[in-house]
Amino acid sequence: MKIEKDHSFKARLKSFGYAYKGLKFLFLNEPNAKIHLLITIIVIIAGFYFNVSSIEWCMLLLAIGLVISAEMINTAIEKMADVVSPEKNAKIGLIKDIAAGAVLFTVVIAVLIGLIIFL
Ligand SMILES: Nc1ncnc2c1ncn2[C@@H]1O[C@H](COP(=O)(O)OP(=O)(O)OP(=O)(O)O)[C@@H](O)[C@H]1O
Repeated sequence: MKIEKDHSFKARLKSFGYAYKGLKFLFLNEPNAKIHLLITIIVIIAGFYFNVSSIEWCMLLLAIGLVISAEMINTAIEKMADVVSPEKNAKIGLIKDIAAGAVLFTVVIAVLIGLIIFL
């Protein structure tokens, strides 16, 4: 089966808009994402203040990207789980716990990177 896809520039621009909508939703509605955004701003200010090197900037930006991407995927999984099974379900609970664990893992790595660079 062949699925027709719109390859036009306008269609690509539209998908960009949908992705922006997702980002906006995250930072306006998810408390954890707001905290991550605040920490990101603090890290960027600290990066300028301590005049970190290019390679250190790359590591910090990678860590920030990792945490925020994980947060977004976690939120998407949570929203999907709530649609698939709005009632209590042990498996859904475990799926949400694993997705949240992924975010925690990225946060621990980001904190370690921050400590290595700033301390
Ligand atoms: N439908 C469900 N069935 C069973 N357990 C659930 C269910 N929904 C949530 N839980 C349990 O509650 C926890 C929190 O789920 P919830 O969807 O409320 O996330 P949250 O507290 O909003 O997370 P975050 O703060 O990361 O946005 C889950 O990790 C899971 O352990």
